[in-house]
Amino acid sequence: MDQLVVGAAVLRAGRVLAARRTRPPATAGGWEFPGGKVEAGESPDAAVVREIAEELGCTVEVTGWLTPAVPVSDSLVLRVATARLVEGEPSPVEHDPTHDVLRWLGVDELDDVAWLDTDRPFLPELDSLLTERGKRSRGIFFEEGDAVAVAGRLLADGWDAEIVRERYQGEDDDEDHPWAVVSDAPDLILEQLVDERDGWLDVVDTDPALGATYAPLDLPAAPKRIKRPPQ
Ligand SMILES: Nc1nc2c([nH]c(=O)n2[C@H]2C[C@H](O)[C@@H](COP(=O)(O)OP(=O)(O)OP(=O)(O)O)O2)c(=O)[nH]1
Repeated sequence: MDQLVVGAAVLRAGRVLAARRTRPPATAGGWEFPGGKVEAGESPDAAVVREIAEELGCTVEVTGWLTPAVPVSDSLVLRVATARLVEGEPSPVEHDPTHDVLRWLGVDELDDVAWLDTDRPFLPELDSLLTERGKRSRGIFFEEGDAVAVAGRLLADGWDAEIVRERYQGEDDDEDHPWAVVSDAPDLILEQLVDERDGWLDVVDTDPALGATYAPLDLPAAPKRIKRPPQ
């Protein structure tokens, strides 16, 4: 029966973690999703968490699985999970490391490393995931407490959320700037939270490789929802 090898596509801020193997000679120098073989009686999710802790010294949480199942030998099949970092910073462990270089690749950099052939089938799905996650919208609030509550709720549900202070276009005094929650959560979710707290939604498309840069925002009278064209 085939044994399962699991890899982790660790996602953070629109980038995915790739690792260069040091061994065995047949795969040394090739880039992969760090991971390893699932042990008897172990769940694939648990194997991902264990392998990443062993190899990279950090804790991840599995958030899903990519579709392909790729044979890597007569008896091994590779599946790749999406994951997010929950503790620590990945770095190859010092004794006998499986990897010597790590890179966080943005969606435009997915082709920049020499992936193992067995890992390439996962790239198209990752590409669309990263593109999707690169979309960040903003909920705008007048009260800091509302922004904090909404950001807390989004983070608890596994989304990114960051609070930034807004500035109105053309405004010269520093008082009463609204608060923005910048998040990768789908607009539907953000819109619901915004409605609950009397804020409004600003939809922005950004290039995840460049990071989010926002121009000052015109203060809307009505409607509450501003839709910006992609820049
Ligand atoms: N972890 C991982 N292995 C991959 C990927 N792509 C790929 O062809 N492989 C191959 C390389 C290895 O031959 C095999 C996994 O072996 P491994 O060395 O990572 O497994 P392991 O940590 O459990 O190590 P061990 O039992 O051999 O000590 O699958 C990938 O993306 N991640």
